[in-house]
Amino acid sequence: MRGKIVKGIAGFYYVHVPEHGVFECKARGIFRKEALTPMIGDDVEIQVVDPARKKGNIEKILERRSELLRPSVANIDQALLVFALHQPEPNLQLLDRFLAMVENAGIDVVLCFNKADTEQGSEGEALEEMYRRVGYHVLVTSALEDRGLEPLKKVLHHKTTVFAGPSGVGKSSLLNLLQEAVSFETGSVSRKIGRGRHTTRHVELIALDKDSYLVDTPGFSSLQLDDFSSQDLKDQFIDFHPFLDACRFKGCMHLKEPVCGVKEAVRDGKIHPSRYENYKAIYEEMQELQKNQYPRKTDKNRR
Ligand SMILES: Nc1nc2c(ncn2[C@@H]2O[C@H](COP(=O)(O)OP(=O)(O)OP(=O)(O)O)[C@@H](O)[C@H]2O)c(=O)[nH]1
Ligand SMILES: [Zn+2]
Repeated sequence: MRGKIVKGIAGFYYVHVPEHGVFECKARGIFRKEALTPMIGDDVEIQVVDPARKKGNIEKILERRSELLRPSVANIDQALLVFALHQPEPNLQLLDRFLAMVENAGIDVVLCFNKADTEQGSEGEALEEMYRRVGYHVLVTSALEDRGLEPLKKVLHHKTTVFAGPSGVGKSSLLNLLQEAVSFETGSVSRKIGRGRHTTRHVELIALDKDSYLVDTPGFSSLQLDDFSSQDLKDQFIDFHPFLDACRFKGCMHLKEPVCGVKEAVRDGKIHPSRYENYKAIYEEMQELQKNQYPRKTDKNRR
C-alpha cells in the first residue's frame, strides 16, 4: 500500500494511507542500507503486518520532490503566507521580504489576508488587486466569521502546504477551522493546534483529505529558508521581470543606474511603488548586514 509519513515518534513512523487510515510502521526496507532516513512528508510503500492493529513496515521511500530543513518536511508543494488586514496591521515590507525568500527557495506561494471582518473600507480588495497584479494568487479570509474558507480549501487541495506568517494573524485559527471541517466530515476527534508550550515538538502533517496535507507548525520562525545575497534580491521580485530588457546594463540593480526598465515601469504605474520602495529598503538592509558580517580590512585597521 502507498501512503505518506505524517508523524514520527521514537523509531515509529505513522503512515497515512488514503481511505485506510494511519499505520504505525517501522523502517525495514532496503533503503536502510543506503543510509536513507525517512522524513515526514515522504511518500512510501508499506507492507501491512497486522491489519487489525494497523501495523506495518516501510518497504520503500518514493523519490523526494523537495526537502525542507526547517520544518524538516519532504515534498512540500506550497507555502500559504498569512497576513491580517488589521490587528496586526500588515507589514508589506516583511511580506515582500518573505515572498523573495520563498521565490529564492523555489516554493510556490499563495497569499492569504485574514481578519476580513476587521476591515473598514476595501483594504482587502486593494491588497488583493495589488498582489494579484504582481502575479500571486491572493485570498481574503476571516477565521472569525468563516469567510473565504472554500477558496482556501480549494488551493490546499492535492497539495502539502506549510502555513507561515507573523504572530497573531490567525494561522492557528485557520488551521483549526480547516481541521474541524475534516473532523466533522470524518467523525474523528479534532486536535487543537497549540504551540510554544513544548520546545521539542515534532512536525506533524494533518491529513485534510486523501491527498491534501498541512504542516502543523505555522509561524514565521518555523519556516526557515536559505539566505541569499543582496545582489540576487532583484531576481526574486517577479513583477520586475517583464521590464528587464529595457535596462541598459545587464546586471542592473534598478537603483542608481541610468536607463532602467524597472524604474521606468514604477514611474508609469506598471510596478506598484510600494513593491519598489520595499525592494530598495530590503536591499539596503541586506547590504548593511553583509557589511557587518564581512567587515573590510580597512575598517578593522581603523580601530
Ligand atoms: N477579528 C478576527 N480575529 C481573528 C481572526 N482569526 C484569528 N483571530 C484572532 O487573532 C488572534 C490570533 O490568532 P491565532 O490563530 O493564534 O494567530 P497565529 O497566527 O496562529 O499567531 P501565533 O501563534 O502567534 O503565530 C486570536 O485572538 C484569534 O481569535 C479573524 O479572522 N478575525
Ligand atoms: Zn534596471
